[in-house]
Amino acid sequence: MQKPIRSLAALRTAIDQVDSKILALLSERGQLAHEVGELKRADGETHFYHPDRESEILRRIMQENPGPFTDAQVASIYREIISAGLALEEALQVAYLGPAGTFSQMAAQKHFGHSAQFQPASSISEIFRLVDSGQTQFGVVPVENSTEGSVNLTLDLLLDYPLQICGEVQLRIVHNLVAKIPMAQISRVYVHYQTRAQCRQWLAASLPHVELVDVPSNGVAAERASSDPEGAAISTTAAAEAYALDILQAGIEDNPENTTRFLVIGKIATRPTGQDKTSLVVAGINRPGSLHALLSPLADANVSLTRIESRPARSAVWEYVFYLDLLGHCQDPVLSPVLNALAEQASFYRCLGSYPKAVY
Ligand SMILES: C=C(O[C@@H]1C=C(C(=O)O)C=C[C@H]1O)C(=O)O
Repeated sequence: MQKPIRSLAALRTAIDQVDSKILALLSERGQLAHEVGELKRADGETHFYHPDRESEILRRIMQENPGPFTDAQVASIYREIISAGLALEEALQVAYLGPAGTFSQMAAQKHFGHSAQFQPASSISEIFRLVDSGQTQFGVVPVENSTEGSVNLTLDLLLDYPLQICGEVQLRIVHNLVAKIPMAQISRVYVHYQTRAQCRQWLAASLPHVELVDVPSNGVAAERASSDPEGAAISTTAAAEAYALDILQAGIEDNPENTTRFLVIGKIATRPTGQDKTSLVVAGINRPGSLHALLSPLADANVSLTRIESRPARSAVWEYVFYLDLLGHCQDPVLSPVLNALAEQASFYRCLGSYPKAVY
C-alpha cells in the first residue's frame, strides 16, 4: 500500500517533534558526560579529554549509521556534540598554523570540534613551543601530503621536543582560485609553496603568464589578493569568505584525491582502541644490511609498516634516522615485544606515540 502523502504543515510538525526529542536526548547525554567528569575529578584525574574513547564512539556511530547521512556527516555531528560537552568540563586549547582560514585550522576543528579554543601560531616551530611550554595543551601540525610528501620541519621537530603524538587527522585538500576580479584581469597569483606544488599542472595550463608570488600561508595568500587590484590567490573557501573574494574556480588541485595528514601533539598518552598507529624514530648502525636487520622483527611478527621516511641524522654527515609508522599500539600484546626487539637492534630508538587512527 502506498504511504499517504503528508502535507508540508504535517511534515514540519513532525520535524519539530523530532527536534524536541533530539534536544532532550542531547541534554541527557550532556548530563551523563558531566557525571563522568565528576567521577574523573573524584578519582584525581587531571584530564577529562580522552581521544581514544572519542574515536571508539565515532567508529561505533559510523558502523551503526542507517543513513541517509554519510558516515562522515554523522561523525562530524557527533564530534561537535562531544566537543560541546567537553567545553563545559575542560577548556581545551589547541594551537594550529594560522592565520584563520588555513587547512591546519580546518584539521584542528575536524579533530577537536568547534567548541575547543583555537590559537593561531605563526609557524610550525611555534606550535611545538606553545605545547611544550604548556601554553596550549595540544597542537595540530601537518606531517605529509599525498601529492607533495613529507613536511620535513615537522619530522625534525618531533625529534627535538619531548612531546607525544596523540592523534592524527586526514583532510581532503581542495584548492580554489579566488579573486575580486575576473580571470582575464589577473597579473599576479599569491600562493603558498606547498599549494603551488599541488596545483602545478593547473597553473601551467590555465594561467601560464601570470607572476606567482610566494606567501607563508594560504590565509595570507587571500589577504594579499584582497588588497591587490590585479591580484588573485589560491586559497580555501573559508579564507575567500573572510576576505570577500569570489571563487573563480574551485578544486584546481592536480590530484583529485589530494589529502594532507596532520598530527595532534600533546603531553598525554592514549590507551589502545584496537585501531591504532604507532610512530617511531630509529637509526641503525651504518653498515650493510642494518635497515633490513632493524625491520625484520616487524616482518617476522606480521606488523604492517604504513610509512617509512628517512631524514639526515644531523649528528654526522650521511647518517640517517628513519621515521616509521606501524599499525597497532605499543601496549598491544603483539606489538610490545616486537618494539622491544627493534629497540635492541637500533643504535637509536624513540617512540613518538601510539594513537587512534584517523576515524574519517
Ligand atoms: C565522557 C567522557 O569524557 C570525554 C567526553 C566524551 C563524550 O562526550 O563522549 C568522550 C571522551 C572524553 O573526551 C568519557 O571519558 O567517557
